[in-house]
Amino acid sequence: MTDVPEGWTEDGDAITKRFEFADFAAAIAFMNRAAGPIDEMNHHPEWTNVYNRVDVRLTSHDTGAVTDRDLRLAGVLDELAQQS
Ligand SMILES: C[C@H](O)[C@H](O)[C@H]1CNC2=NC(N)=NC(=O)C2=N1
Repeated sequence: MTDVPEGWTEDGDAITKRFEFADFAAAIAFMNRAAGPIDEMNHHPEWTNVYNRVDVRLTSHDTGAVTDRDLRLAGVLDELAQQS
């Protein structure tokens, strides 16, 4: 396993993190902020939203493991979450 970024948890062939926001609108705003960069990277998360939480799971589907693409996306999501 490539080194897991701070705040993220190793989960088999993925890394995961729970993002918590002030409320539902803030959680959705984060997902919307992230949609563009995610598409530009052509590397997409598996993520679920419940109220003010967004649970994110990153893995590279083409290799079935965590790759640098996941680590890069984790950093991007961490930055975007700070903008809330
Ligand atoms: C065809 C397209 O490039 C691939 O399906 C991309 C899209 N987004 C992706 N996202 C993730 N997480 N893993 C991939 O392997 C992947 N591959």
